[in-house]
Amino acid sequence: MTRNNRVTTYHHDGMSSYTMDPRGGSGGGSISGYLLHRVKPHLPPWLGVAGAGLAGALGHERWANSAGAGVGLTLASVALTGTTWWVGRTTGKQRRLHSAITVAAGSAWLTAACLAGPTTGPIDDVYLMGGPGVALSWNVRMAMRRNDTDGAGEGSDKGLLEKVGLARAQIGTAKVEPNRVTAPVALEPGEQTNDDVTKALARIASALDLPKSAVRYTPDPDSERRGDLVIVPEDMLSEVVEWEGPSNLGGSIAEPLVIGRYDDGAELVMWLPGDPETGRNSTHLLIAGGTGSGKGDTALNVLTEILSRRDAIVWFSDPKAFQDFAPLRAGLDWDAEGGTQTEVMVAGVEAAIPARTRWLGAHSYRQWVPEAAEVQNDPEHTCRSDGRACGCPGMPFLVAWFEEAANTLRNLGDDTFTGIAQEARSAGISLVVSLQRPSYDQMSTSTRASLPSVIALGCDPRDEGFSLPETVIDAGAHPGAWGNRRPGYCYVVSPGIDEDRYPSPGRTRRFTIRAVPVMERLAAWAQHNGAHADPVTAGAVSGVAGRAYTGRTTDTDDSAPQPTTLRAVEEEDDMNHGGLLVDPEDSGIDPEEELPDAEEGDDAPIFGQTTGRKPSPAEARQLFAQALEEFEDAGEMVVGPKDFMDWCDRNNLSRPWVSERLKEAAMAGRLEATNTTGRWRIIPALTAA
Ligand SMILES: Nc1ncnc2c1ncn2[C@@H]1O[C@H](COP(=O)(O)OP(=O)(O)OP(=O)(O)O)[C@@H](O)[C@H]1O
Repeated sequence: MTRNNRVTTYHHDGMSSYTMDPRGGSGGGSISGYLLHRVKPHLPPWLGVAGAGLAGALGHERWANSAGAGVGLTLASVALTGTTWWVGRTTGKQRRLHSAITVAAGSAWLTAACLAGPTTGPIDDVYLMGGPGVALSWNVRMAMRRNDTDGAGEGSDKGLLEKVGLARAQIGTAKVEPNRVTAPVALEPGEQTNDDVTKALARIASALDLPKSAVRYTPDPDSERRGDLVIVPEDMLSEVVEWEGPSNLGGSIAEPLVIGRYDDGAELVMWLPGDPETGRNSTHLLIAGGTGSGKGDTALNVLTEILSRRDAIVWFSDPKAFQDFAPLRAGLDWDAEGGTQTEVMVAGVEAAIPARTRWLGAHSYRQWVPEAAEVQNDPEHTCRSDGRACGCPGMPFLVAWFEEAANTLRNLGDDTFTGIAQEARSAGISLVVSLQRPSYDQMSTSTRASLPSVIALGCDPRDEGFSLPETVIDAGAHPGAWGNRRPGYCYVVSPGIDEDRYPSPGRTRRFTIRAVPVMERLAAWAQHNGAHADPVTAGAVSGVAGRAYTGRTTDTDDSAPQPTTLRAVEEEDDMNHGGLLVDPEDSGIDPEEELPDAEEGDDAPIFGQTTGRKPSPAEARQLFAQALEEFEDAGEMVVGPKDFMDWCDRNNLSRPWVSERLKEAAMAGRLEATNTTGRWRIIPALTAA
């Protein structure tokens, strides 16, 4: 801190301050000057001891063997001790005694040294041992006095609370941990409330010369006048930590996901599935942050943790074409880019919910637990009426992730989304949603309310109320103070985390180019060793999404040794490639072969017949049915008149004509209305009524 060319230094010992003049002056401004300045107050006792030694030697030269001098010196020493005692009557009792004893000891030694000689008998030993002892006793006294008057005892707390307008509040014994002080606060009964402390947080931070986020208050839920004031003086998050790999490869999704660390160094963890012990169901997560707040890297922290678990599958939609997530794409059970593909994915989630809930119920699970993902060999969890183990394949936890979800959610409508979110929680499904901007113009109040968990990164101060619950903001959380200047800094509110932690900032880890190969290996690991969609989930989703849901199919050759570490995956990947992720229907197709050009492919059967004449009504209907098949084969499961624009031109048919046919097809059970007017979902031919 530089003010008027002087440097002010604050000490941690007693919070005292002094100035050093960089141009010289008493301290000299140099390191030796600084040290001298620190040591100076402790020198006088030592100078006194040295002086007494010198006086003893000189006195002996002069008064050795003089009887008169002996009497004189003894009297002088007694008188000096008496004077000291008298002069010290106004100071503290201990100080008075300490002074008198020092003078008595010093003058008695001096008398003896003068008369008998400083090196005679034990006189020199007494000097060498007693001198430093006496000097040190004064140094100790001085150090203690500094702490008494300057330290953070009751007195200075009072001063602090007075300064911030909480004069009559009391601070109890503080718990001091490295870089974290927790002090219980008791307010004046009937006069002050916890709110008063919350409002004073910024002033407390100012009084302590700390950032606002370093001071938090956790009100006692049982009392309006008690709580804990938490002060974290040093920002341990300023150091950037790079992601090096998942925390628990092959663990269960029910174990904590480690996504970074808190400001006191503790691990930043969260859980997506519910907890049978507390009865809570799975949670849905909002990742909220402004541009440049580190949302992308935070999402990677969460996604890499999920993909590294043995019993979870991920459906992932990203309108940004997997810009950030490409290295992990192979590990996803279903990946969709924006638009129609996302619409189909939403329909897939909707279809999976009742199927999964039914399955869990049939196997006597009140909610998803890791055992539900195993083969059902336990008679406690059987779907057979005779009570014998059913041996059904297990059902992995499902994470449905929607990047940049504002449009998707808006199209879906509040009621639909709220319904999905509500029901998904007991179906072993977590929804994860990220937004370009955390604000109510991106997401409605009721949709926001259906996402119980949030990772709140830096944002515009006006959007804090959208990201975080009011109680957490009141307790001192301020993501608005970070904006995009502190990428990765976040508050995490999620069931399972101790609520006292909610207002503590954490930081996720950073992903650099070095992380790419590790992510690729992780994706390959997930392909080989991760879970695959169970028949119930896969069946339900295929019923609505058809080919658009490819699913993560297993390499069924179980005899092949399966790699269990990321490194092993890297080595085996080349060998196993080609056997994985291939739809049984597609086996035999060379994946390296160029795909036929989509336009041409579509044109061949339908559009190739452009003759310039209008087709007959019967021909037109047949062409239309073929077109729907083409869309289905291409996995484009949601269609509307605008998708038929070119087709109309080529076949001399009009868009209103197509609109009519779409409605007819819906009546016939070939299509189903979506939440968006004019958009229809194709019901896969196999399941069409
Ligand atoms: N935990 C972190 N620690 C340090 N730097 C980080 C961290 N997370 C992200 N960053 C860096 O911050 C910058 C912005 O991050 P990122 O692109 O993820 O932000 P974003 O919120 O996704 O922005 P946008 O919405 O514009 O894509 C990047 O340079 C990134 O490397």
